[in-house]
Amino acid sequence: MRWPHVFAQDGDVALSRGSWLRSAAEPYASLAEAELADRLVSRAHPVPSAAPSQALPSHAVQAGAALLEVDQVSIDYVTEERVLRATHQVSLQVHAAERFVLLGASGCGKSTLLKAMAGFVPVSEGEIRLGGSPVQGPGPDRVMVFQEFDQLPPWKTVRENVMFPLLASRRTSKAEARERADLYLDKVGLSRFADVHPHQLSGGMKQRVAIARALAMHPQVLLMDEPFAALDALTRRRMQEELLALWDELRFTLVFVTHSIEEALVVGSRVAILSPHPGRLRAEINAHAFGLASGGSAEFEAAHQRIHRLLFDEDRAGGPLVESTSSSNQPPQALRRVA
Ligand SMILES: Nc1ncnc2c1ncn2[C@@H]1O[C@H](COP(=O)(O)OP(=O)(O)OP(=O)(O)O)[C@@H](O)[C@H]1O
Repeated sequence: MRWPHVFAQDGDVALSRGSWLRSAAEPYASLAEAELADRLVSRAHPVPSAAPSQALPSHAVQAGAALLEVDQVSIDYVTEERVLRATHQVSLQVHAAERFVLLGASGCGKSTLLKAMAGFVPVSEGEIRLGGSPVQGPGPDRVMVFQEFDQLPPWKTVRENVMFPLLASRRTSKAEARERADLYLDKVGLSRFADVHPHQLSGGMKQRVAIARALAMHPQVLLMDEPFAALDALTRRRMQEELLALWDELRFTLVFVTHSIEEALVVGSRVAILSPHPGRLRAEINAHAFGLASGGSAEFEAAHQRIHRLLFDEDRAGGPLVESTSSSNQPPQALRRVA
């Protein structure tokens, strides 16, 4: 999806505004800074103050219950000419501290579903619930990282970018926001760049800032929309490594969109496979057994081929194929069809 392109409303940090505009390759809509804040974080909701691992809502989610539930969700885009169904009756359950991947071909509705989880897009039928409560709009409990490098307001320094949604939500003091910004910039290896502006960073560094900004919010769910797709292969690989290392340390709940089978198997602990447009749940498989070192192994190749068949084979009779959600360290084996 496109991140809304934004300009400062006032003289705030007009620094790179003009040069950024001149270098822009396409027309940009103007969004006030307050509106940008609303995109990043709804100010109506409190921000949890614990670290992400501690912030997992053990009080809100009963043992064994899913943290995020997508229940028979269809999403339509209504234009003057037609109604376009992006996803059709998708049901998913994401548990706390899972690395859940949405995998599917271009146009199958992955981003749309993620945006609906974030509360940016309304569902046409069904319901999305977080901790048992219906998702009715954006909130700081769900923070998104986008693919585009221009998701960072260019007139803010790196540190200011990380602090921004914390301050906009008015739930932390400036001192605490700064403390958190410095902590998470350190976790993504960017402490030395806290005072520079985004245009001075590489694409991978900008994505690290976006990840630091998201984690600093201590969200219940981190939503990532093909965050590494625009990076070169080596940087993408390094970013996958860094994301997994961060997850090892913080155990946040991740929903990650990709159209790369390899990336899905490496990043995900569970992978939901969506059929081509309109996206229906085709299958769910466990990917606990795979990691960064798995590429090239016979098991990895077999899983890759099996997912490829599930993505593109025409046999779509009956309901989706689902593996047990156990965290057993086994490669995907038996799939059962659910209604
Ligand atoms: N704002 C919109 N208005 C109308 N149609 C839209 C809108 N956004 C997406 N669509 C359509 O909805 C369908 C699903 O789009 P979506 O971006 O969710 O797919 P995707 O699987 O994320 O694709 P990609 O991997 O290429 O990003 C596509 O047919 C797309 O053209």
